[in-house]
Amino acid sequence: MNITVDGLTSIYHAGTPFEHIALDHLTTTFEPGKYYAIIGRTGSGKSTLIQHLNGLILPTEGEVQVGDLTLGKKTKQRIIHQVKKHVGMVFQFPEHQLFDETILKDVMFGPLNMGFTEAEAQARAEKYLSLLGVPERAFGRSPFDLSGGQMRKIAIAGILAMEPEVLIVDEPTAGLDPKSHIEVMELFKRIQQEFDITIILVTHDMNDVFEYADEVKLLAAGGLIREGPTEDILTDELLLTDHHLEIPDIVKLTHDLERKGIVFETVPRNTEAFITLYREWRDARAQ
Ligand SMILES: Nc1ncnc2c1ncn2[C@@H]1O[C@H](COP(=O)(O)OP(=O)(O)OP(=O)(O)O)[C@@H](O)[C@H]1O
Repeated sequence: MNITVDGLTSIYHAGTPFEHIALDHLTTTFEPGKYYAIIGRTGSGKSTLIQHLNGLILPTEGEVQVGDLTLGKKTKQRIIHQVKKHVGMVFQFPEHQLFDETILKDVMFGPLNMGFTEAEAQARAEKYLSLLGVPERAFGRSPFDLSGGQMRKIAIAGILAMEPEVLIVDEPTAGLDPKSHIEVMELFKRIQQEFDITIILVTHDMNDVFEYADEVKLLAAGGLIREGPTEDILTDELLLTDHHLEIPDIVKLTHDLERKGIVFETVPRNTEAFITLYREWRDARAQ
């Protein structure tokens, strides 16, 4: 499913003295099955943009096209409801939205809300909990007995059980320990590949962007500054510094080696040997 953002302007408190233009005539496209990262300094408009992609906020001007559904200034709830079925959103700290007395019931909530029967919702919940490695004997337990990382996984299972074609994740690793951080990031990559869905990640962690995203969109002051392959944008140290973003460790490392005379033609991010080495280094740091 394609998402096309066309001349999107988003103004908070329009027509009041507190009016603030958060997005200014932004145009871009998200293609099916790709892994995107939206980056930019604090206040650049990332959260506002993603909330437009599933109809949480409607445009002040312009449109967002989700498949054959159009979100505009006056779009009706019926259409927004349709969009939400296709575009799932994992908010920051999704575990705060857990509420049911058992893990299984919590994950069933989304599919039930979409109109599936109890049996269908249960089948979906079991499928995604198993996929996340939650043992069947734990399904009847309270989600509130779990650790923060595990609670987050249950909350993510609840979104996956709605089987969205596009999954938006907003700072999914905030507050997690290093081991859970890796587990959650690996999970999104796995589901993108296994179910061929689009992932749109908002994060300040440039190491994660470098490792997982295919494409990057860089925002500043409500506008799209650059978009393109991750290698092109995240190896541009000047650009990242200008936008108050970290330079990924692997880029720093590669550029340091280059300065010492060991030259790579490009950052060899896709070579198996390099990725294996990087992961060993990263996992050792997480212990
Ligand atoms: N509810 C709101 N009311 C008024 N202004 C808002 C509101 N939400 C966001 N803004 C403003 O809109 C601009 C864009 O905010 P947004 O949260 O989209 O940025 P962001 O890039 O996601 O920032 P962060 O990295 O801190 O999450 C900022 O200037 C912000 O202060």
